[in-house]
Amino acid sequence: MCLRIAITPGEPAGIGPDLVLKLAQQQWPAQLVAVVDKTILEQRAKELGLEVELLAFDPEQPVTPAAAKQIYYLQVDKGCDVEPGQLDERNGQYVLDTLRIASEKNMDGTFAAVVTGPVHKGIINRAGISFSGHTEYFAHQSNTPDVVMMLATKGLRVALATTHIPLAYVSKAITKERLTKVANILYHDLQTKFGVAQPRILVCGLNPHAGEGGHLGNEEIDTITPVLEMLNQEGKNFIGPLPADTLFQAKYLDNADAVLAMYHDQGLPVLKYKGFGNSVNITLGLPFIRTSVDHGTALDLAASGDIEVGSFELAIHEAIKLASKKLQNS
Ligand SMILES: NC(=O)C1=CN([C@@H]2O[C@H](COP(=O)(O)OP(=O)(O)OC[C@H]3O[C@@H](n4cnc5c(N)ncnc54)[C@H](O)[C@@H]3O)[C@@H](O)[C@H]2O)C=CC1
Ligand SMILES: NCC(=O)COP(=O)(O)O
Repeated sequence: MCLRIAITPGEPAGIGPDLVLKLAQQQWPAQLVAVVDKTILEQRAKELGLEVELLAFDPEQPVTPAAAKQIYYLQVDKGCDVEPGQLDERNGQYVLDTLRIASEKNMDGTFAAVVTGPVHKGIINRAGISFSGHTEYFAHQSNTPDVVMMLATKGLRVALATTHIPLAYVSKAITKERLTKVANILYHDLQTKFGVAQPRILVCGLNPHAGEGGHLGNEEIDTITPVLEMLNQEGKNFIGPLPADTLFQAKYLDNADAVLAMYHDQGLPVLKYKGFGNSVNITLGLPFIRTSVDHGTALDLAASGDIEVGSFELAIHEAIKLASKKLQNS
């Protein structure tokens, strides 16, 4: 069965439109529908010298993949004209509109998944809209209080206990309740979405050397260890808290299904060093499937033609895989 998948190109001044146009050069085993202002794709195609036919999406028509050099689009009107590489806050609301429509149409069953291109969090905030990332936005839109950001590359999955918050708030955000919820979502989704029967999860400490027995911080003793003990009493397999500076080595990772890091820049630099451009970002715990690229808006490369499409390709393949599995299990 052919699946219908929404694609949001993200920030129009970045490389999102380029990614969509480059990927439309090939045929996909799913119906990809870009949720976008058509004129943005037309303009960027001209700038890149790419030939692409844009097909108006009609939900009443059968779900069939577009041919190579074609892509379906669902029209969302932009706020203003786009100059590649130049952020404009008048398009902040437009970017959010594409995300809102994509999530609504995932929740009503029009789409089987959404694959997101990179957004610029700063410009959306400058447009007067509080926004910290897709992960939090889709959680809010779908009334799902607890979701988990996980990035995966060949040989490594890294999930985060906290996402886009200032470092100064991290310690307070890691409560027993939050950590238990994140750990359970990760454990459950590794089993159900990724087919890992008995997940083995390495958990980072928060402080240097996992707190050095309380001499370098107490979060490991007061919060992380009790949560892991409680989860393991339920028959799960969480190992830690381990010092984050030494756990990322083959000796530990070879026998692990995922690493749970306490904050964004504890886990993601390692993942991206291993697989930048070949990783995918997956939001766990949402009522719909959402995957994304591992990189940002790369404003410096918009309309240059000189971009890597590997992560976007991977994000689409992963969305198709996850959506097919969900369909089989339903
Ligand atoms: N999924 C998303 O929506 C994400 C959004 N961002 C946002 O992107 C913006 C810019 O973030 P930065 O930290 O500068 O990261 P960035 O990924 O945009 O750029 C970092 C470096 O990698 C290069 N690069 C990125 N993607 C590339 C590609 N596909 N091909 C070739 N080179 C590529 C850029 O040219 C730049 O030199 C920020 O506002 C950030 O919040 C960042 C990560 C993910
Ligand atoms: N580093 C990952 C990132 O910033 C993407 O976050 P999100 O927009 O997927 O929530």
